[in-house]
Formats: sequence, structure tokens, C-alpha cells
Amino acid sequence: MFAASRVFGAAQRRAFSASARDLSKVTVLGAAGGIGQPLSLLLKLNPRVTDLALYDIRGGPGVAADISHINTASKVTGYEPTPSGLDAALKGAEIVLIPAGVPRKPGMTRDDLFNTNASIVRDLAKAAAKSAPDANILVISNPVNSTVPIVAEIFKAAGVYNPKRLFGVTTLDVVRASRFVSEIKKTDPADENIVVVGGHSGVTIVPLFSQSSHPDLVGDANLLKRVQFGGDEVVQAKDGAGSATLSMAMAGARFAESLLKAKTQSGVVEPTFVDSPLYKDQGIDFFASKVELGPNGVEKIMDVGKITSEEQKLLDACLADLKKASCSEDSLPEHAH
Ligand SMILES: NC(=O)c1ccc[n+]([C@@H]2O[C@H](COP(=O)([O-])OP(=O)(O)OC[C@H]3O[C@@H](n4cnc5c(N)ncnc54)[C@H](O)[C@@H]3O)[C@@H](O)[C@H]2O)c1
Ligand SMILES: O=C(O)C[C@H](O)C(=O)O
Repeated sequence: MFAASRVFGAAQRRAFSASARDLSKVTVLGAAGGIGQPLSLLLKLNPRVTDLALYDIRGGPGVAADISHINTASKVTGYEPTPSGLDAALKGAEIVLIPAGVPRKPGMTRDDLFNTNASIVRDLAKAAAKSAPDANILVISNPVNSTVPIVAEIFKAAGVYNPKRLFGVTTLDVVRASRFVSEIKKTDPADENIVVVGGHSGVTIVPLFSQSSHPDLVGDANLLKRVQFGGDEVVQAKDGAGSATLSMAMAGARFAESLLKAKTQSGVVEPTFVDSPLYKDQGIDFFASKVELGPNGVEKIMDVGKITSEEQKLLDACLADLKKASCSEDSLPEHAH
């Protein structure tokens, strides 16, 4: 029989069950979706998660009932799509993951999702600001480059904004770049951890191969295209059935695990899209770079580091695009506020 403990290892699971497990409530908003369901499954298998709250506008309780039968120690609760259900799902959450929203269809850009997803993220952010003001908010919903600033604005308006607790999940870009490199170099994917900076759309996705063990890959146009447009590759292949879900669920679960691990371990570093000082002088408030995580969320934001002239050109294009996005945020449609 498949034992869930074999996924995380019985020894690791026992280590958590033996020690006084501090409570780690993780909430998924959009838990019944293409990302939400596998993400919730992976969180259920994570021994650091003690309480898993699953909320969606349809199907939350069903997914929770299913996942609750998995033989790991965490408590799983599904919540009804009501204001009180949302409040209860959020109350006491240490981490709130937000994959709620619609995905792309072929021919669409992530920005084409803005009008629909901005409202969804705005309303969920309002609820989180009220019911989980101190939680780490992990935004998955696209367009991440714009939905993260919306969450910031909502938390600021509620007087509870903490920039150290707000993350745009760009981990899938790191996962993709690392796997693509291991395929080219025929290395163990576990040995590849490519740094990807910028944002999460097209030219804002900037992999830094010069900082990997394969600097010769700087200038590999096909590899760069696959990393910057990996999302489009999946949208095309799914042919109208949506966008990346399973690989995103893994990436989201990896980032949540890093945050939980960082509560007790130092040196946990992940590239992520945060409220960053790096390019504020250029009018760019949010940027993905390597961030050291800790018990307070963002402990240290690292700068881009030494890059080649070719990578600088990619970064310049990224910054120009992010600046355009931040200018358009200044004129956000009313409903996005
Ligand atoms: N950050 C990334 O790297 C990344 C990767 C893949 C997908 N995405 C984005 O994630 C989002 C979700 O993608 P998906 O494939 O899971 O879509 P999906 O349509 O399969 O699932 C979305 C879920 O959100 C739920 N939902 C909608 N409005 C809600 C609300 N107000 N409250 C709670 N739940 C609500 C829906 O009922 C659905 O279950 C999309 O915006 C997609 O573009 C981001
Ligand atoms: O490409 C998409 O629309 C989904 C996501 O942002 C991805 O990178 O897979």
C-alpha cells in the first residue's frame, strides 16, 4: 500500500511528530482548481503542515474530504463559499496561497487575465487583510506582476501591510530553467538550481546562467525562449484546457516548504517577487531576486549580483517591461482597488 510517509520519509515525519510540532496552518484559496487540488495534496504530504484549510467558490469541501483520508497527521478542513467560511479558512493561517483565478487560453497573454483576476485577488486580499493580517501571502494568480501590487495596496488600505510577508510565487520559472538545463547538460536535475530574476511574464523572466555551473548557456537563444515562454509552451500543448497546473503545484508546495523550513533553519534562499528596494529609484516597486527567508518572511533581499553584458541587456528589457506594468498599475481600473 502506498504510504504517504514514503513521500517525505518516515524518519522525517516521525521527527516532526516526536517534537512538539508548532502549529502551521496553511490555507489555499482556489483549492479546487487545477493548481489548487494537486497543491493541496502536496501540502497534505508535508509533515511541517499541521492544519490545512481549503477554500474555493466551488468544490472546497469535496477536495478537503478526499485529501483528509491521506494518512498523514495534518488536519484538513474544507470551507463553504461564504464570507464566514472564508473568514474561518483564513483565521490563524501562517501561510495563505492564492491560486484562485482564471488561466490563459492559447493566444492570450497573462495580462489578458488582469480584469478578471484583479477583482478575485482584490476581494481575497481584503478578506486576508481582515482575517489573517500577519500571514505570509503567496500569490500564484496571474498576472503575478500586477496581482502582487494589488494585494499590497489592499493591505496598505487596511493598515496591515508588511512587505516582508508578501510573495509573488515565481518558483516555477526556477523549476523550469533548472530542468531544461539538466536536460541539455545531462546532469541530475537535483544538482541544478538556476537563479531567475525579474518578474513572471515573457521578457521579465530573466534566468542568470552565468551564475550557474553552466555559464556557457548564456546566449543559448532556444533555452532562453523556453524559460521565458515555458508557460506558453504548456498553454499551447493544453490547447484550451488551461495552463500549467501540476508543475505549478509542485513549485508552490516547494516555496511553502521553504518558508516553513526557514522558521527554524537559516540560509533558506528562494528567488521570489517581492516589494524590493533594488529598482525603486527606477519606479519599480516589485522585483524577483534571491531572497533569504526566515521566521519573519523576507529576511534579506539579495541584489542581482555579477552578470554578463548579455544578461544585463535582458535585465534592461525586463526593467522596461516592469516599469510599464507599474505605470499601468497607477491607472488601475477602479474595480481593481
Ligand atoms: N505563478 C505562476 O507561476 C502560475 C503558474 C500557473 C498558473 N498560474 C495562474 O494560477 C491561476 C489559477 O490557475 P488554474 O489552472 O488553477 O485555474 P483553475 O480555473 O483550474 O482554478 C482556479 C480556481 O480558483 C477558483 N476561484 C475563482 N474565484 C475564486 C474566489 N473568488 N475565491 C476562491 N476561489 C476562486 C475557481 O473556482 C477554481 O477552482 C491562473 O491565474 C493562472 O494563470 C500562475
Ligand atoms: O503561463 C501561464 O499562463 C501560467 C503560468 O504563469 C506559467 O508560467 O505556467
